[in-house]
Amino acid sequence: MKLLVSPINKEEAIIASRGGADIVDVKNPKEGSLGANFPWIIREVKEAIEGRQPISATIGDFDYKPGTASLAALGAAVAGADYIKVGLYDIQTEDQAFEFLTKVTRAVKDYDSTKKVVASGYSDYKRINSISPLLLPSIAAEAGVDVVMVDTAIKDGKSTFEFMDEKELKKFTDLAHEHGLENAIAGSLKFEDLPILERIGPDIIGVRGMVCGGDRRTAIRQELVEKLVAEVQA
Ligand SMILES: O=C[C@H](O)COP(=O)(O)O
Repeated sequence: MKLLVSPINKEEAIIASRGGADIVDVKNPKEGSLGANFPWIIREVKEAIEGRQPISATIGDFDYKPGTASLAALGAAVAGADYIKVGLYDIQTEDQAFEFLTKVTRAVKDYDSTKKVVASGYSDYKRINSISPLLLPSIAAEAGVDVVMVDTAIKDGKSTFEFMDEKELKKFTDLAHEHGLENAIAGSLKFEDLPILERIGPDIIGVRGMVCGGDRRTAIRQELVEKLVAEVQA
C-alpha cells in the first residue's frame, strides 16, 4: 500500500516528504474535506519536494458543476500537481458523475496526459445525499479517470469504517481493480485500522489526522509518518 499524506502548506509537506510519504497531497481543510489550496501553495510544495515524491492536489468537494471543476482541475495541473483529486460531493446520479468526470479528465489530460485524475466519493455519502462510492469504479473507468477513492465528507472524527464495513470496502477495491483503476481509502484512519486495511488491499491509503497525533487541526509530525511507513512496510 502506498501512503498519501495530506499537508496544508510547504512546511508540513517537507515533514511528510522526509517522513517517507509516497504521495504528498496538498489540501486546504478550511474549505472542506477535499478543499482546494492556492496555486502558489501547490507550486511552493512542488519546488520544496524537488521531485522526491509526486504531488497531489485536491480541487474541492463539488456539486454538479463540470465547467468549474474542469477549470480548477486544469489550475491544479498547471500549478504542478501530478495527481488531481476531485470530490463528487453533491452529485447524485450516475449520469451526472459520468459527465462531470469526463470533463475534468479531459481538462487535465488535454494539458498533460501523464497527469492522473483521482475521483473521490465519500464513505458517509448517505449523510450528504451523494452517490455511493460503489458506483464510481465503472463510471470513472469509462470517463478515463486513473484512481478512485473514498474519504469522509464530514470531518467530525467519524471514520470511514463507521460508514462502510470491510466487505463493502473490499468490494470497492475489487471493482476498481476489475476496471483497471487504482484505488485509495481514507477518512479518519487510525493505526489500529492497518490490519483490516492490509486485508482489504487498497493501492493507496490517505491520511492526515493519524499523522497529526489524532487531531487533524494540528500539524503533521514526522515521527508519526515514519511510524506509519514502518508499519505499512512490515
Ligand atoms: O486524503 C486524505 C485525507 O486528508 C484524510 O484526512 P483524515 O485522515 O484526517 O481523515
